[in-house]
Amino acid sequence: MTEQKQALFTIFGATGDLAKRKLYPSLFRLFKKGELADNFAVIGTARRQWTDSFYHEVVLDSIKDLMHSKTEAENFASHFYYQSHDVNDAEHYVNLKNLGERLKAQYKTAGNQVFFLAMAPQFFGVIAEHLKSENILTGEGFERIVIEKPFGNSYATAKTLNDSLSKVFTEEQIFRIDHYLGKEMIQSVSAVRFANPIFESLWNNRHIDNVQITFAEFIGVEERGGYYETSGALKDMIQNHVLQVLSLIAMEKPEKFDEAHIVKEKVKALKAMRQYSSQEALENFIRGQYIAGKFDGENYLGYREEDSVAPDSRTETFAAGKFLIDNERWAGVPFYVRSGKRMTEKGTRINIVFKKEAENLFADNCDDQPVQNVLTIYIQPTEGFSLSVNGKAAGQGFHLEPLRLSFRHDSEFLGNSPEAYEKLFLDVLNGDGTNFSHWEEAARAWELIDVIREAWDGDTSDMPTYTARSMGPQAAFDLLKKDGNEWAWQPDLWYKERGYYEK
Ligand SMILES: NC(=O)C1=CN([C@@H]2O[C@H](COP(=O)(O)OP(=O)(O)OC[C@H]3O[C@@H](n4cnc5c(N)ncnc54)[C@H](OP(=O)(O)O)[C@@H]3O)[C@@H](O)[C@H]2O)C=CC1
Ligand SMILES: O=C1O[C@H](COP(=O)(O)O)[C@@H](O)[C@H](O)[C@H]1O
Repeated sequence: MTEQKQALFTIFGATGDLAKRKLYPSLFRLFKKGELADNFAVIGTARRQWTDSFYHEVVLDSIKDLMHSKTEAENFASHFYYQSHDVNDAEHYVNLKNLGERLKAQYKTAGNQVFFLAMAPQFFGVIAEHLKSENILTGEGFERIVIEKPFGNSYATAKTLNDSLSKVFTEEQIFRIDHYLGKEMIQSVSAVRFANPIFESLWNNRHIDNVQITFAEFIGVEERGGYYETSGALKDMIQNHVLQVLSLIAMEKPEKFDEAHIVKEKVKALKAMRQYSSQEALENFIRGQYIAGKFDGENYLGYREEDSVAPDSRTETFAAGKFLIDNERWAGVPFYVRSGKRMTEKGTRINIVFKKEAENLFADNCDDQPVQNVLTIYIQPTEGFSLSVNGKAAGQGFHLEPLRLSFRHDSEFLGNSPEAYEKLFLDVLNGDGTNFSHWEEAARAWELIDVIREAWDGDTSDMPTYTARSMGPQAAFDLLKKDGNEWAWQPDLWYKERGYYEK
């Protein structure tokens, strides 16, 4: 039987997009599973003047697509309380404390508190300080703070932010969300690596030729032009999600499969990554910006035509590059990464490309070249693995045929699989920080990214472009070509052959 959790949640930014789209539905999923039942309450806070009953309507609306009975949903929403105020105002915290004390007693939350900061990072410091100075932190039960990305926008700003949080919370109390770490298949990477001796024994530079990590998005910048203009693909995706995934692939086997040991190995892998000079950064990283395009009868705007985007913007909507890891396991193996908006289709996947057999035993029997073995881990939209291998084509004679051993989770499983934020919320309640970003990881990631950003900022040459719904600028293909490699996943070719770009 599920043991229900006891906690008072305080959500700062309760009227915002993240709270409505992710936080309330995730809490509801935990409620439906009995992880949350009688002993939890939620205080939502922001400046807007909302009443409790209006707040309940907002919460109910946010969970309307999840199957539930009206009574169950109303019961859930009845645990929510709204407190209007500005987080810069000290009086705010007096009201929060009073409401919190009442709810802790009413819902028997054992003094446990979770603070979720669904607000812009400039508010994190002021909120943390006041939680302490106004004695909202009492030390009665566990007290944890959950924060969203972006965690700074450079090493220096991230450090300032971390210093302000660390004055109040210990590293164990800080949960920095990287929602990709909550995804089913990212958590599966370690299972594939360490539960399968056939892969574990090959997981090194003697057998692996190169690693490719693709985070492709079909959507454009949507309504987030304002934010994206200050970020770009490098900071929005590579600094956090992509480097997190890379460190999971590259880390040594942890002594134990727990937070402390896993984080230690991830940090070691990140620290072994080559720190580029400015010149090396320009040679190994490329960027691009999407321009208008037509695909399957639909016209797409270029990035510079999107809302809240400057008409002469130099923000990259695509970034690709090659990382190198200077350790025994990975010396000489390029880790190619790419991420962008308005690419051909949505697809997050990891391709582990194995080395070619030095000699082709079948050269005298047929002209067919064996394909390189590629292990693909599909993160989304489908979830699963495949391994490309060579077999003999059935029939007379001897011909090699590329085959694919493939596993995908079925749709029923996917429908029931916990959404990333739900998993992460449960981890917070269990005090398990394995699937969160730790300061040392974030700090090292910024060191690696800052040099690329600065090199790009100093480069005034024309911004490379790519057509909306393509796989990025030509430079992204040239990057691999100069090493004699190519991207294992090129969905644009499939669409091109079928005339989608002409329609
Ligand atoms: N939305 C998403 O999918 C994602 C968001 N994030 C991050 O999460 C954070 C929140 O994002 P999002 O929800 O989209 O942002 P929104 O702009 O939608 O929400 C911001 C919230 O902050 C509140 N707020 C702003 N100023 C104050 C203030 N002085 N005092 C009290 N409340 C204030 C706003 O409410 P009010 O105006 O009523 O005060 C609102 O509830 C950001 O850091 C974002 O980068 C990260 C990943 C994904
Ligand atoms: O963090 C972010 O991630 C989303 C993509 O997340 P996904 O789970 O939908 O793949 C991205 O659109 C956004 O720009 C970025 O901030």
